Parts: sequence; C-alpha cells; structure tokens
Amino acid sequence: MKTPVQIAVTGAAGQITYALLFRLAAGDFLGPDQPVVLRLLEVPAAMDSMQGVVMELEDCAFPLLRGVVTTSDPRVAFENADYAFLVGAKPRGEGMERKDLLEVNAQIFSVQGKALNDVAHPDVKVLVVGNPANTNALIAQRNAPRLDPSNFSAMTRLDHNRSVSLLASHCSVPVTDIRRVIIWGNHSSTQYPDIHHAIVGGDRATSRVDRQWYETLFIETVQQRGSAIIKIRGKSSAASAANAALEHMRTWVAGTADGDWVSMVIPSDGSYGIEPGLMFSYPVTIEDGRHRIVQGLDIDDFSRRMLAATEAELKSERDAVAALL
Ligand SMILES: NC(=O)C1=CN([C@@H]2O[C@H](COP(=O)(O)OP(=O)(O)OC[C@H]3O[C@@H](n4cnc5c(N)ncnc54)[C@H](O)[C@@H]3O)[C@@H](O)[C@H]2O)C=CC1
Ligand SMILES: O=C([O-])CC(=O)C(=O)O
Repeated sequence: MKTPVQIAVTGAAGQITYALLFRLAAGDFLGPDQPVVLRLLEVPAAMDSMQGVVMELEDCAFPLLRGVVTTSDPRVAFENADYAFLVGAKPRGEGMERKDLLEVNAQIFSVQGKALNDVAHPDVKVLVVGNPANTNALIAQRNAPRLDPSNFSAMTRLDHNRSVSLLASHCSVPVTDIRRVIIWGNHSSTQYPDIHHAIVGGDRATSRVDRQWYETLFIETVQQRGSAIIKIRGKSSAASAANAALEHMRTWVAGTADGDWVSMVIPSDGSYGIEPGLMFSYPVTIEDGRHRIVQGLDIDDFSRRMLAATEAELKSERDAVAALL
C-alpha cells in the first residue's frame, strides 16, 4: 500500500464539500490503491456541523480513508498538504455577480495563502473554488512566495463541462464526441466559452452549429448557467461544482488525454497577449503534473474582443484587492 496523501479541504461543512468529501474518501480522485488523509477546515461556528459530516465519513468505512483531521486553524489544515481544495467562502445569492463577493471573501484567501506558504508540502497543488475564484487564487498565490506560482489554480472546469454538455446536446452526440472546447478568462459572466477549435465527432464544431446560435445562445447560456441554477434551485451549484473540482485535480495529476485539453485558471505567462501574472483560464495540456498552455491557436477579431473584455474585468478585480497582494 502507498503512503497516504494529505488532502486539505476548506469549507468542510458546506454544500459543495458535502458532495466532494465522500468521493475523495472513496478513491475517485487518486484511484483505488491510494490511501488518503482528509484535513478539514471550517470556521469555529461550523465545527459541530463539520463533525456531523465526519461521523458520516466514518459510517462509510471507506478502506482508503486513513484519517480525518478537523480544525479551524489553516496552519493545521494545510500542514504537509499535498493537495488543497479551497472551497470555503460565501456563495452569491440571486441578483449578485460573483465579484460582489470579493470584499467578504478576499481576506480568507490571504490568510490561507500565508498558511499554505508556511506549512504545506512544497509541491502542493492548490485549487481555488470559492468565488470570485480567479482573484481569490491570485490573492492566495501572492501571499505564498515560497511556493511556485504554477502550484495555484482556480476552477473553470465546471464552465468547461457545461460547454461540452451543451454542445453535445445541440449536436445530438454523446459528450465523449466533444473535444477541445475552451473557457478563456474569468469564472464570471465575462468568461469566453470558445468553440472555434472544438471538435464534434470528427468535424470542426463551427461546421456543425449555426454561428448565430453560438454567438448568442451558447455563450450566454454558459456564462449565465451559475445564475440560472441559483434562480431555480435557490442555492448555487454544488454537486456539479464538486464533480468539476475533483476532475480538475484528477486531470492535473493524471494528465490530459491524447489530443484533448482542459480549461484551467493558472498564472498567465503572457500567452495570447494576456497580462502576465493574472490568473486567467486557458486551454492546457498536462503531463507529469505540469500544465502547459496550448499555443498557436488562431484568435479572430471576435475572440480577441471577448478575451479583452474578460481580461479587463480581471484587472479591475485585481486592482480592487491591491492591498492584499
Ligand atoms: N468556481 C466554481 O466553479 C464554483 C464556485 N462556487 C463557490 O464555492 C464557494 C462555496 O460554495 P458552497 O459550498 O455552496 O457554500 P456554503 O455556504 O454551502 O459553504 C461554504 C462553507 O465555507 C465555510 N467557510 C467560510 N469561511 C471559511 C474559512 N475562512 N475557512 C474555512 N471555511 C470557511 C462556511 O462556514 C461554509 O460551511 C462559494 O464561494 C461559491 O460561490 C460554487 C460553485 C462553482
Ligand atoms: O454561480 C455561482 O455563484 C456558483 C458558481 O460559480 C457556478 O455555478 O458556476
């Protein structure tokens, strides 16, 4: 049996983690021969509720679950962590944009960035889920100078999966026939879901869909999907977010499939003219745990405008939290 890996998860009494923790403990992340220790972080007021989740984890008798640490101290939660799922943050309600959460959530990520810096494993892979995810990830990364910036990421995998699903259903093909969709930029309503390079079966996606449908319905549906779920469910997406978080981390470890890529928010290196250092969603391939931005894609005028809009929003979010960087 392998040595257990240490997986830190924040917001452990929340709705996303309720859908995530049981899958992590069951081996859905790292496979059936990798034992795990879960290191759960909550605010003091939610410790009881988190304890209830721990009781349920115990009651599953998961063979791979070798321990559960519960704490309200980030330095305990992140000690020697190999992976960190930063989920704990306030979700938005109806009528809010994700960036409206910046003021209430930003502080969490500066505290947690410092703690990761001080106590996590030097190769820790960090995924920020809490919104506004890109800018929270930027805050965490800037507060952890000991760690390689490329260890920090934020989640657009849910938007990616939404795009795959919507394109597949529009083209009446299984989701497995869809490859190479892209989410560019911010996990917000300015994100740019791009199908110019996508493949449906063996065809270019652009030859299978009507341009009007793509430019209006497709893009807006993906951009607004989070809001649509809040409106109809009364709460933000949880199980689909947990699934995307698990897939994001799993792909980061296992690598991308041959000929395909995934969307991931990572520090910009200037690719596609985006300001270096911004946490920006790019198409990436992954090998040996390292992500690489897909290079050489043609960007037409329409795409250029969409990239510029989402980059401008990220710059303004960054400027709003300058004091924490
Ligand atoms: N990036 C993405 O695609 C998505 C992001 N989200 C975001 O994920 C976040 C969590 O969503 P839910 O689970 O639905 O919220 P929730 O309110 O059900 O759970 C959040 C939990 O985080 C805890 N928490 C707050 N501050 C904390 C801190 N400093 N340390 C540890 N725990 C802390 C709360 O006590 C609560 O139990 C929200 O910001 C939401 O907007 C949600 C869906 C998708
Ligand atoms: O929309 C929200 O606030 C939750 C979220 O990030 C999503 O579902 O994509």
